[in-house]
Amino acid sequence: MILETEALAKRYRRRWALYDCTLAVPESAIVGLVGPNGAGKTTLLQLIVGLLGPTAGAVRVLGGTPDAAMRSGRVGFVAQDAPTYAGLTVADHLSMGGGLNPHRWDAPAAAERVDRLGLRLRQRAGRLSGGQRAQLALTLALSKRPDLLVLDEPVASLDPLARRAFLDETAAAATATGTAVVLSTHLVADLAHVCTHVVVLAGGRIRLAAAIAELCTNPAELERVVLDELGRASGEGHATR
Ligand SMILES: Nc1ncnc2c1ncn2[C@@H]1O[C@H](COP(=O)(O)OP(=O)(O)OP(=O)(O)O)[C@@H](O)[C@H]1O
Repeated sequence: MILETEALAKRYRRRWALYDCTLAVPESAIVGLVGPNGAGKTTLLQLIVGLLGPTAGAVRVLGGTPDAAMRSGRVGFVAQDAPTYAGLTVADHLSMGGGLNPHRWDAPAAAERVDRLGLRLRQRAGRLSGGQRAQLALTLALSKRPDLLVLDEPVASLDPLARRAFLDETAAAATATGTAVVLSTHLVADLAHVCTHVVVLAGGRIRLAAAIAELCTNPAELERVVLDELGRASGEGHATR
């Protein structure tokens, strides 16, 4: 397994943001994480990449701790706000990506991607639009050729065509290199388009975790299953803790 969590839990002061989360993500899987605002999606993703430590339970990434996996350079992560360095140019970001990941960095792919997206190499990141900054951060994560790609709402700021194109690229990376992907999204249509697995999280608990092929046969059915589950969770007022 590329990623495993077991009874993973996180508490902020007295409030549990994530509870009893057990998941297994195999090679090439594209896992879509959906849930209402405050469901615990970012918390789970940050536990996976070691930005947070668990209150209880365990997480194993590429057979080791999240810290070790991150240090190995085999994990690509793009946080919700797609952080970039405002004062550095697009070219600076690419050379930094190459410098930090000398053994895995795919320089031609990175250059081709920024060119295709129309990002100018001499443009400072601080002058890019929100969607362009997200594309730059996604380029850095993809060009590391990671074994695991963790994306917190990666397509939220992209226009519809760019969103579809990015999801297709992600799926191609999963197929070509076995990269496993865990991405959070509010767009159920994106799940149907690209994901192999769905995880519905509400009130810090997993409400549903399944291979999409075993759950339904078409996008409309998937949307109904996910929305029904979210509706049930909302009706229960998340009063499960
Ligand atoms: N640093 C923190 N300190 C205290 N509580 C926090 C902290 N970060 C998150 N929380 C709380 O934990 C819960 C889960 O938050 P999280 O950001 O993981 O949700 P989310 O599913 O990513 O939400 P969204 O879809 O709005 O981004 C929320 O109730 C939130 O208020």
